[in-house]
Amino acid sequence: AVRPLVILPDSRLRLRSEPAGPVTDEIRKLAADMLETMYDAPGVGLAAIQIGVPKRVVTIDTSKDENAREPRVFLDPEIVWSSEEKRVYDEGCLSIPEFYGEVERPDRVRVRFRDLDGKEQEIEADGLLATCIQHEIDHLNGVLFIDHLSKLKRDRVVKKFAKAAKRGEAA
Ligand SMILES: O=C(O)C[C@@H](Cc1ccccc1)C(=O)SCC(=O)c1ccccc1
Ligand SMILES: [Zn+2]
Repeated sequence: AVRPLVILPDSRLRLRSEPAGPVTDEIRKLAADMLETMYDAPGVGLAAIQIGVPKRVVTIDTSKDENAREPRVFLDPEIVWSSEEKRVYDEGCLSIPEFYGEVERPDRVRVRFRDLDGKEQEIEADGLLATCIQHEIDHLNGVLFIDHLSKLKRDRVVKKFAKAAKRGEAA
């Protein structure tokens, strides 16, 4: 089912998510809800905490074509190598709607994770997939892309969302 998104300044976004643990029907249902919610947003990635579940589960689909979807599920993903070369990407976040900022991250990463069959995998990612997986693993550690921006920019967006939350209206 499409689940409601957790939006800044909700403090749950600052939690460190717990290990996903063994692949159970509950984890499979969580991954299915995350993919459905991600496609509905739309987004190219989602971390479980963004639908309020503090577990180290990430879904990503960087295929641009709705008819050729390539859903990926990562359980307990870890970056085991990052390139020296960096790349700047104008990032957004489904939990910080309508705010974008330039973030510099390693251009390529190698990621170890378990898939929904419980199998250990290791992939090397570049381009949008590399940027997205780093953005999602940040979410698992309570880090948001605005934390990589200047303090000035970060304070501005936190103030804006705190005010909107107080007025109880969308940002
Ligand atoms: O908040 C999230 O984790 C989702 C976020 C992940 C992300 C991907 C790439 C760069 C930065 C962050 C998003 O998916 S933002 C929406 C987005 O990037 C997008 C949406 C539709 C089509 C293409 C891109
Ligand atoms: Zn995000």
